[in-house]
Amino acid sequence: MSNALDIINGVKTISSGRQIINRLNLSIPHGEFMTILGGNGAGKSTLFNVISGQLFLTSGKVELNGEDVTNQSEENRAKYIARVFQDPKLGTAPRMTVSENLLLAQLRGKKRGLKKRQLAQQKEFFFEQCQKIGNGLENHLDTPTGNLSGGQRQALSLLMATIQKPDLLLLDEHTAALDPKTSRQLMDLTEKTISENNLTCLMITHRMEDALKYGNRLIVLDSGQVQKDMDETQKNQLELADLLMFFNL
Ligand SMILES: Nc1ncnc2c1ncn2[C@@H]1O[C@H](COP(=O)(O)OP(=O)(O)OP(=O)(O)O)[C@@H](O)[C@H]1O
Repeated sequence: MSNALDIINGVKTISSGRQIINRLNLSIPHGEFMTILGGNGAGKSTLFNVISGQLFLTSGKVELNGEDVTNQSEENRAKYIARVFQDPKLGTAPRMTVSENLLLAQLRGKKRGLKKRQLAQQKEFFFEQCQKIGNGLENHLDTPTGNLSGGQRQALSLLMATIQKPDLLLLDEHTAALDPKTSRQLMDLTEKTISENNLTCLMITHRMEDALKYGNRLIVLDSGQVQKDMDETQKNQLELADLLMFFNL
């Protein structure tokens, strides 16, 4: 069986000649939940941009489910990939209501417009999905998302990203803008969503505790390369102090 993702000899060179992705090789089997650490400018977001098609490699290959998508557009790859960003404003359309955003997410990749009738049909399902989150989102189905708290918006973004069960879920520091308690709640929800749906997930984080606690693989990126790659056993033996040492903190 093919992997969910393969990057083979990936290189991204910018106009100055610097390689921001530098002969990077990475294979992600289906069902893996990998956390990604790395200092500022290590290439973490660039890696996600290369996977999602927002940036094209200068050389090398990107394969999703064994299919070569190196030259495929971001729109094409959106069939397979869902991404949640750090900024709560990026994941949702602010003037649209929670239900309308959820319906849009449900229709992603399908050529159908938003219809009032569909919205009415799906309301109960959306209510149940939001209720599972446990932050009161179900009482805001008709609220424009711009009026939600950051935590509610990020939980909604996660729900929108996973409502169609993507082949690959990319979490780009999705808890970074939240207070510690809300961040913990969103991480619990994230873990539950991933395990219940057996999703394949890559999660960038600056919180070392989260990189250790969640997932079954951990990589450290530096200068556009994978510097450390630890499987579940190696990861479980790691202590926070070991990680701090990698970063000379
Ligand atoms: N489109 C681009 N054009 C030119 N340089 C870029 C581009 N995208 C990223 N870079 C550069 O590539 C390097 C890696 O950036 P990237 O945003 O991937 O780092 P990061 O690991 O996500 O950092 P942070 O933790 O600060 O978000 C940086 O030096 C950045 O300035």
